[in-house]
Amino acid sequence: MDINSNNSSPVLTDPAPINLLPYPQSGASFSSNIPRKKPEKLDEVHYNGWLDAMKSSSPPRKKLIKDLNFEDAADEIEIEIAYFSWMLKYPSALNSFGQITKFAKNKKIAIFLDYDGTLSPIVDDPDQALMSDDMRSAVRNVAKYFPTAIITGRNRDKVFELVGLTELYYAGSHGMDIMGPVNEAVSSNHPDCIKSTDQQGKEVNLLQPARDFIPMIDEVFTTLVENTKDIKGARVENHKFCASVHYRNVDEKNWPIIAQRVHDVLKLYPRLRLAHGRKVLEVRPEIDWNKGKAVEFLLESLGLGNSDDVLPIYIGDDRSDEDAFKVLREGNRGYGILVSSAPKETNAFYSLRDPSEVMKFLCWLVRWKKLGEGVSSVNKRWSI
Ligand SMILES: O=P(O)(O)OC[C@H]1O[C@H](O[C@H]2O[C@H](CO)[C@@H](O)[C@H](O)[C@H]2O)[C@H](O)[C@@H](O)[C@@H]1O
Repeated sequence: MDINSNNSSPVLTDPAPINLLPYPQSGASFSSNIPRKKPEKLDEVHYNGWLDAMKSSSPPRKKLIKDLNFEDAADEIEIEIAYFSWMLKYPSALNSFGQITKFAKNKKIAIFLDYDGTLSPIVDDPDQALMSDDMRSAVRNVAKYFPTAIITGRNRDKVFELVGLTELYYAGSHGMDIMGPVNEAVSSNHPDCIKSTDQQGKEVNLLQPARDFIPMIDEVFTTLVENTKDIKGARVENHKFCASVHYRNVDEKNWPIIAQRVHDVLKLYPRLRLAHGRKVLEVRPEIDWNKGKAVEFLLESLGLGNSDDVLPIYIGDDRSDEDAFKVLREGNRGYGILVSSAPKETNAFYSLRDPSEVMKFLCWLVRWKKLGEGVSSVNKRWSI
């Protein structure tokens, strides 16, 4: 069965980010008097498709499979059949390891990793999304052999705290806050790029294309906290260049309310837009920047831009990672690997089921490099 073959495909896709630009361009900016409580007009969020998007975001695996018309997919066998059909299109990066390394032979590999759902499992409390020590050591090892960067939706300092490895590069706020290697040519090309120092006092390049939005995001964050404080389970995070409103722990009957509250705030800020993440509404600046552009910027900074002998590999699980997958696929430049235990439409080339498979893949890359690239033949058996 080709589950992606036509428009009536039952494959559940994450909804496209909803652009709020059509709203009036006038309205509040930095210090508006945002009404604290407004009567809820729930129709508006229904109309905009927000609720559908919220419902289809990060559903339990069983529900995803049921939506694939496996009505009685009560047992694991049927769930696995659906997953395996999908893997015909997005093969496992572990099963395809021989092919990947064959292509990588004599190329410089650069590794890009998302954090939540890729290096750490998805959990209810964002503060408890911890990386295991084994994963940390796998990432540390990979960074010994290949330039490695974390590109996350989280605040950059926060993700550095969670990962704790000084040998990596970090990009927070969906790539809007990048700390990369010093590269004079790159900084002179990017007006938003400045010289700075990292936590260890080392010189770095800092790119913050949404710098002007910091006060606005701060203001919106405060308003969102205030406006959602009566919704049990709601949680708002400030990532400096964007803000996240979590509803994973909110009773589904209150989702229209949380959606409406975010919608009402956004209406007052035409320079901000909404994106959907995994049970999270992300409020971001309306600028032409995303994780894909962050990958391009980092490659350039590393001296690996526009080169045939470079193979970037990006591993991620979220809708925002699709921008990076797309950049790699469209330019035929490298491999996107989607982390998902259920079928999803994606721009990635390969798939991995969960963070434990991500760890295995990273360990295999290190082993392959250590053994010498001569073992990259597809005939070599990489055992799972
Ligand atoms: O780009 P990422 O590194 O994947 O970050 C995206 C968001 O990740 C976090 O939220 C997600 O993970 C949480 C912990 O497992 C989970 O509770 C939540 O439902 C997920 O959406 C983070 O808290 C967000 O701020 C990031 O934007």
